Amino acid sequence: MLKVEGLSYRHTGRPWLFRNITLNIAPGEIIGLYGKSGSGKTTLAQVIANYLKPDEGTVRMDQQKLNSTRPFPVQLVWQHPEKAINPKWKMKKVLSEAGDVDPQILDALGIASSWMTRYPSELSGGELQRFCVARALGPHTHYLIADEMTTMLDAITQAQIWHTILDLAKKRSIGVLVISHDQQLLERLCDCVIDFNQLH
Ligand SMILES: Nc1ncnc2c1ncn2[C@@H]1O[C@H](COP(=O)(O)OP(=O)(O)OP(=O)(O)O)[C@@H](O)[C@H]1O
Repeated sequence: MLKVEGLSYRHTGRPWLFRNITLNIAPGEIIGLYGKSGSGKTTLAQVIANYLKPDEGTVRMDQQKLNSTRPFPVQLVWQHPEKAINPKWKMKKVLSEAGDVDPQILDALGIASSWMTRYPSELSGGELQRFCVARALGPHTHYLIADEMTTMLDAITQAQIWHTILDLAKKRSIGVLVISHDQQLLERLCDCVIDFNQLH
């Protein structure tokens, strides 16, 4: 179980962005999260995935406080893959950050072997996002946070990526937090859907 307890965050010199957030995600559970623009959903995702340090509160997995070991068991994929990938690395090296990604995942995501020797600038946004998803689904991942992950993609690529994630979530009991403004997408994918305002 991933347990977020009493989480609070403020940018330096700014008022509290959110305070005392509590959220539990069980293994294999798919939770949807929506809320108004600027309310702090992305910041919450970054805190849970250990990109930002909370001002108050804890994130625990199976009672253990998470430290910053890599690969981190909670992986975050966001909207803009080009900002999440080192432009100087070929895709094979980008992917190797996750350890040994199961070739079946690469297949399911439609990642062509010929893409491995290309630089990020030689791939489309949708192709890059597939790599970000694959990298986030390495063998050490127990929880995935998808923050507007497929918003920029065409319907077919969206469906392929979500199909792969839901299938894997079931097989490996990966808990998923889906952050989106698309209520229909959330209703379709998730076991339950929560308003960000209800968390605190
Ligand atoms: N480095 C920063 N310093 C100060 N304020 C920031 C910083 N980064 C983000 N913010 C502000 O924090 C607030 C929350 O941003 P965040 O991206 O978490 O919201 P969000 O709920 O994900 O929004 P959206 O739905 O539009 O993506 C916004 O008002 C944003 O302007």
